[in-house]
Amino acid sequence: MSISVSNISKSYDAVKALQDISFEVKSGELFGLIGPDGAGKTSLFRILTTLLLANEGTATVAGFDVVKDYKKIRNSVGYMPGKFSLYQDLTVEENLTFFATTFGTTIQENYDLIQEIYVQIEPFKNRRAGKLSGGMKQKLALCCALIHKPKVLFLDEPTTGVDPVSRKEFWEMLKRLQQKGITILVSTPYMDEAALCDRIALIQDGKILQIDTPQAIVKHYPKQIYNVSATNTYELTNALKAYEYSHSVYPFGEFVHYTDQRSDFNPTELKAYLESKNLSDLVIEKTKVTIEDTFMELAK
Ligand SMILES: Nc1ncnc2c1ncn2[C@@H]1O[C@H](COP(=O)(O)OP(=O)(O)OP(=O)(O)O)[C@@H](O)[C@H]1O
Repeated sequence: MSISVSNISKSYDAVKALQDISFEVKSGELFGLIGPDGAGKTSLFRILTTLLLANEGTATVAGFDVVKDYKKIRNSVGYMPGKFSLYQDLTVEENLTFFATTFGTTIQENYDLIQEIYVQIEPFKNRRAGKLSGGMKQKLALCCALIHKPKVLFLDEPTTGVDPVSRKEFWEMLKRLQQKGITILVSTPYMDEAALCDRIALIQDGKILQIDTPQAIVKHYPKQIYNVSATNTYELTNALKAYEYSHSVYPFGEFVHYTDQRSDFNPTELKAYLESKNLSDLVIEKTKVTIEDTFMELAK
């Protein structure tokens, strides 16, 4: 096991940031922590990278205990914090050299691991980190987290605030790092990124709602979901919520996602009800379950 978390809890005064969290990440796995802001992801990352002490529970990373063996963990893991972690006044090259020196290595020694990412920012190697674009900063931060060849890589919301093209590129890079044998724990609030992980833990209010492969999580969703639309989405949502058989109603892109309490649900009946509420241009059609739907159901 590369990461093992047993019954970890963490509170900040009255705020219970993590409540009895347990899970394991296998060696070489790409594991995602999926949850909204404030779910407790950063607290968990800080505990696993030995920067924060838990109130209860134990955890090991790369076989080392996060409390007793904290120095060994610091040498064996790479951590890319959510907030920009680089020295804004140092150049790209100076930042990377700084991180390499801190770990007693050089850029040359481990260049093979970062090469693919570094070549993209090398043309700007003399630019100060504070003057880089969001995507460039993210690539530099990843290089800095990798420069000492970590066994386990912790990435806290690496794609937050990054454009969709750069996000896609970033996930492709992660897949290639995984192929080099690095275990990766990554957090994201973007549900579409969950599908790119081997396994995910859905987390909310400091609690794990479910852990499984993205495919299994979607497969076990208990209901048929319908895309519903009408001219007036606000009134449509209110009408659906007021419908006596509604199980769940929430906005989903251009549609409202609807599930019914009954197993013998008939969309024609719902259409008649919505028409009686003066809603027009109605569309009611079956749709596929996504991770976000599962999250909404579990978080209900
Ligand atoms: N130092 C702190 N003092 C008090 N409360 C804190 C502290 N750090 C985090 N919290 C609270 O603990 C909860 C979990 O925060 P945490 O940062 O771990 O979650 P997160 O999922 O990473 O969210 P975000 O993306 O917003 O950072 C939140 O309610 C947060 O306000």
